[in-house]
Amino acid sequence: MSTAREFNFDGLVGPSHNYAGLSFGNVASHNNINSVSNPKEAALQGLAKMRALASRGFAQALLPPQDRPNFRLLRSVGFSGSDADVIARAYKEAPIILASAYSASPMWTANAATVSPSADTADGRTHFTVANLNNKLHRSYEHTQTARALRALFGDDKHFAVHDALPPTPAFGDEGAANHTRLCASHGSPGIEMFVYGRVEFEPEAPAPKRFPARQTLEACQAVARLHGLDGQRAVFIQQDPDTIDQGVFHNDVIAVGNGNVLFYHEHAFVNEAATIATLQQAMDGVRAELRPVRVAAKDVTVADAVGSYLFNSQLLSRQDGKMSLVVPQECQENQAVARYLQGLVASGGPIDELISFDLRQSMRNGGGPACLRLRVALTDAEAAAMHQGVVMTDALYTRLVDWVGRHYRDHLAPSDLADPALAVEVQTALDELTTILGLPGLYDFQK
Ligand SMILES: N=C(N)NCCC[C@H](NC(=O)CCC(=O)O)C(=O)O
Repeated sequence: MSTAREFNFDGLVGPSHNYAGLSFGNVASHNNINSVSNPKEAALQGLAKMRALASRGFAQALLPPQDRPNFRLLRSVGFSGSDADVIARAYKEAPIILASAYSASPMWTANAATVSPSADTADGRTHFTVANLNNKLHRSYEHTQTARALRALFGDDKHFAVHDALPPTPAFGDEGAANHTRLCASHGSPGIEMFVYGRVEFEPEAPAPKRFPARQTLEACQAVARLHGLDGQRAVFIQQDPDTIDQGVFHNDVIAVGNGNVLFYHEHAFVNEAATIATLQQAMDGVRAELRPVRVAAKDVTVADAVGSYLFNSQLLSRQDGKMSLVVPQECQENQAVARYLQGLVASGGPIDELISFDLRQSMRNGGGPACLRLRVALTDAEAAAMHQGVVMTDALYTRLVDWVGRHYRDHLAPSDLADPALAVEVQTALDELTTILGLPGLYDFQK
């Protein structure tokens, strides 16, 4: 067994962060449709979280934003001419498609990929499968650039394997780490990997949501486990409760979070709670670890309160002293039932004894809490040394990025602002400079 640390790669919020109501089934996205966003504040809120966690000793890094608008998307559906022509025509004829091409959704890096650390894989490398996100137009175009960014960061194929996204078809709907949880005795020891799906493509009789889409299929989960070379005994496939999907739980990380041997979850998270916990415990026996379920009952916190506060979209982080901190959005303190529950939780003598709360309102209004904003990658010291170092959060990087945001980001973005061709130029200028700051030359197509 080797020692390893969990790095959290937060998505740096891009300069075109906006509210376009693009995610049917995501309550916050729907409720904030067409409201005015503040990309500058969004980026600074995300950076503040990264810096605060880094300064507490947690390993913290970032993934860069993607180029916007996505001209590849716009041109592929028939908008042609100069960049300005493309934007003008798209705004006039299909403003939703323009908003999709402008979405800053890659900030939610929990949806970038599924990651299996080297302790779990057959070839002893860290495996990434980029998520195809094919349930939503605006997200389905992320994977090409995500793969490119991950390969720029994890290019050393002695240690890392980055797999392209699964075939972009409903049978393989894949949303990445948002539906994947690793449970283990410690980050460096072999763990079990829990894949949570919403429906089964080839078994139409299996339970499925009726109102909102299930974005992840069992078939996609199995494909990722195969690509990563996971031991069959240690890959567990669990079905999410379709009724909770219909209440706005569009990813498992909106209703459960795990870390180490702790699974913090709502009683209505899974189709069959008792069988799920028993299956996980049995799999954990195989890695000689004991599961510590922390169950939240509906009588204490309803599914609606969980969705409204994003209680489970928290980061559960192991501290050096062996205890765990729960990183929650400030909405949890503002919801009476959730705040009361959390007070009891940290006082209970259980594994979670500290709360860290952040103002992430800009992201939250699009349905993205602390856990959506980060991709977890457990790395040994040798692996951590082999990855690109320019994205590791330090005080110096934080200071440079705050200055960069201050110079390039708008503090007001209304839906009609997407028609302004100057915005596209601003975004490219900002990202061009960012590649110098992060030491990632040529990261974007427009730099060719
Ligand atoms: N739970 C996790 N891991 N991620 C949250 C992703 C939020 C994202 N919202 C959006 O894409 C809204 C964009 C808009 O409406 O403008 C989504 O629904 O895919």
